Amino acid sequence: MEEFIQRMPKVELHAHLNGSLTTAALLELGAQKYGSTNEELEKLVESFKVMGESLDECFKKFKIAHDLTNTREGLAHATLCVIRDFAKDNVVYVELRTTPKQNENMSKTEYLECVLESIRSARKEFPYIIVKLLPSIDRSQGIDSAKSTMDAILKLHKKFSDIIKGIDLSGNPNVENFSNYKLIFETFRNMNLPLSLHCGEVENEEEIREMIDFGMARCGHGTFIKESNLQKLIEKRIPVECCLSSNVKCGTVSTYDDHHFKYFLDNSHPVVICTDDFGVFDTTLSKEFIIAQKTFGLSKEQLFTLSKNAVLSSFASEEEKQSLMQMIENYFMK
Ligand SMILES: CNc1ncnc2c1ncn2[C@@H]1O[C@H](COP(=O)(O)O)[C@@H](O)[C@H]1O
Ligand SMILES: [Zn+2]
Repeated sequence: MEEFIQRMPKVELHAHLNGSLTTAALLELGAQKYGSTNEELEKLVESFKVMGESLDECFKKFKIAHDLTNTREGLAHATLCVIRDFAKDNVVYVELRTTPKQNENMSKTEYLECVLESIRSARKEFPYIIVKLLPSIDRSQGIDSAKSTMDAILKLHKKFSDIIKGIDLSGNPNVENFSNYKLIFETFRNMNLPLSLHCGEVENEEEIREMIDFGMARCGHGTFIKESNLQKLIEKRIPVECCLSSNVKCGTVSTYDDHHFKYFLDNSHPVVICTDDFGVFDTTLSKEFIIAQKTFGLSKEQLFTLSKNAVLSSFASEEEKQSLMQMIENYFMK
């Protein structure tokens, strides 16, 4: 079964760029930035991995990656590393997410353009993986920062309409509130950009209600969605992106057995297996499928359903969806 999952053509819908850098990729970036790698950098990179820490602790770790991707060279190479690693894991379609960052080397628009150009140029080297981008609003950075992120997206979305396929709301869920960002997300929705919101990653009934009522094309995590909110989510058939290792390693779910993924699967609700940050959580999409398969005794038929869920919930074009579906059917039918 493990080999079957490894070879299976997979679709990834929830992956943060800077969280998807492996130790090897971070060391490559370090060598590029600081010359040959040194012990200090190696130690730092090792501490990037999260193991049984709180969500707040987890957010501090991203700084290590951010320091290595704060130049155009670093960012372009990081994008390539992430695409390469997904391709190596037989991922055939991925929606990456990243929050544009402004620093002494780049404006937010330049950051976004650099990632988009890198995705475009990676097509030559990795022709068997389709890569899209969902620019992210980081809720922890406040409304002014969200507005300037929106401006950067508005400048580029036409030129890169084949890659920018939606918008993500992410960042530390213990900071700020969704209601402050509603107007911004309304603007994106009016531009026909579908929304994937991190929703219910921590307990916050009121905010979860607000997000579900506002509407979203997909729900990230959905860990603490309960009672009437859960009812609404199910009625609206909003697909849930489940990131098993991420939740267990950050302690928002106590064990794999307790993961809410099972509830959605048992209730035939569209649920998708995703990695979130495969570098930080030391995983791959294959490993996540293997964990789910072992924990819940998934059959090949259920793996097939999960793969189809991912294609149908993706923000790909109809034509792309059809060809992905065909590829997956061929794999399961042979
Ligand atoms: C663990 N669960 C999570 N919940 C919420 N947001 C998360 C996250 N994991 C990652 N991010 C968001 O993604 C950023 C890193 O990638 P980029 O710098 O954007 O490429 C983090 O800084 C955070 O804003
Ligand atoms: Zn996430």
